[in-house]
Amino acid sequence: MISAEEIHAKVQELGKKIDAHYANSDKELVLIGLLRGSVIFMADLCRAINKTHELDFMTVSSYGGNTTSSRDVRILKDLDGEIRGKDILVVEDIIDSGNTLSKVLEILSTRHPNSIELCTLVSKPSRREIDLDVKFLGFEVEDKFIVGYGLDYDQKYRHIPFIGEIGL
Ligand SMILES: O=P(O)(O)OC[C@H]1O[C@H](OP(=O)(O)OP(=O)(O)O)[C@H](O)[C@@H]1O
Ligand code: HPA
Repeated sequence: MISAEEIHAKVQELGKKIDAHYANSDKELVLIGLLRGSVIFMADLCRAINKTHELDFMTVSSYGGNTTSSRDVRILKDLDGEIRGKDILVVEDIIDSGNTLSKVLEILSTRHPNSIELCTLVSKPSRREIDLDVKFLGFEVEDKFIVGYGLDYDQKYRHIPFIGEIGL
């Protein structure tokens, strides 16, 4: 669906946009990756950004009842560092319903960062249940189940260098 070359070009483009966006900020920049899906994207994206920054990671798990509104996000691994007063860029592999990121934003906002922006490699707009302002977006895709470049099916296929649809 998306070749390794297309992903590489997009990551370079996003890196330039991120550099331009934060060029005039004198605050520390921290990229926060949500484990595990963001790892491959994060590794490439951080090397496409020239501005000095830190990396931190968080693991969250969606769980809950039958309706979206009852879903919640549990922190399984919290950030290692403080984010107060810093520019925060949350890095995701994919936004689907938006539930995960919206809850993560809620949690991070209470820690008084200077700013929070979102960067996702892939978005499935037709699946969105919660509106999110995504400043840095790679690709919009249809509602197909995709794997590769960090995206998994049952924890597998994250290592594939391109993104492909998997027939379920
Ligand atoms: O927008 P949403 O509907 O909340 O879905 C998107 C989330 O789902 C995936 O994570 P998953 O829980 O599969 O964990 P992973 O990062 O380890 O793959 C993905 O990495 C996002 O975090
Ligand atoms: O299409 C997908 N692939 C892998 N993980 C996902 N999480 C939400 N959508 C997807």
